[in-house]
Amino acid sequence: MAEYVLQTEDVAIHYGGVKAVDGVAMTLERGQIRGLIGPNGAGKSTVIDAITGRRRLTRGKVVLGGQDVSALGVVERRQRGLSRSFQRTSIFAQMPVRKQVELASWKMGMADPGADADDVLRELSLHTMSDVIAADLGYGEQRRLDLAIALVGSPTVLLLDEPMAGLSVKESLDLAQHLKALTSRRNVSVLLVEHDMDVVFGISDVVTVFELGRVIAAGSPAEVRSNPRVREAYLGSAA
Ligand SMILES: Nc1ncnc2c1ncn2[C@@H]1O[C@H](COP(=O)(O)OP(=O)(O)OP(=O)(O)O)[C@@H](O)[C@H]1O
Repeated sequence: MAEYVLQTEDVAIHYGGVKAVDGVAMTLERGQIRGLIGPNGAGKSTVIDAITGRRRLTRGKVVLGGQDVSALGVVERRQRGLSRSFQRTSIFAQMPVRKQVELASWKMGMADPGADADDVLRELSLHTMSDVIAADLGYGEQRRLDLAIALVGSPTVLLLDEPMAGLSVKESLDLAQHLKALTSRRNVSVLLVEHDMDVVFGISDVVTVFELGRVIAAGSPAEVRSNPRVREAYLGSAA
């Protein structure tokens, strides 16, 4: 049986009568990228919030590395290897690149925050920009800096909510290549919510499709692309 680094079991989040997420079961294997797609309002961001602990579950379980973490808060889950990127909101605009990655690593309690920072900056090809003030980086580089901050402390799972939003085609491709490399070099598993279908189908090992808070299809990119219900509900001519 495959060993899952992350599992959601019957996860539900209801806001009054709104069933934002309603009984979602998903898994992530070590080093795997799972793309998560679906129309606006399908519940993709809410399920990420459920997994990180930002939203309290109405029902179900989140299991990280075989342990039920449903009762734990955001910080405790991060300490146990569950990380997410925040699309630049975690960046201090006026601080040099390396300093803020080092600070994030120190906050995580790493023994050698400087070495940890150098390691992730190299991984994301930002090591040559260590002394640059974050505000002076290009948009794509800022996105990579955000990813670097999410990578301190060597997380096992990375949750990414629309990391390509606002990037040029070239910047998206570059970020996608870095993500793919991360999974093989660091064995990180990625849950990727993204509207850019070329990216999702290009780098995901498996894809899950949401509609109205539920999973309507899951499988390899090829299986999902050819699923009639998915084509009708979501992909349309883009498939
Ligand atoms: N705090 C909230 N209170 C009430 N309803 C909410 C709240 N947050 C989200 N919702 C509702 O839950 C549903 C799922 O929203 P969610 O943002 O998770 O969808 P999404 O798939 O991420 O959409 P998008 O692709 O547009 O980001 C939507 O109907 C949304 O209006």
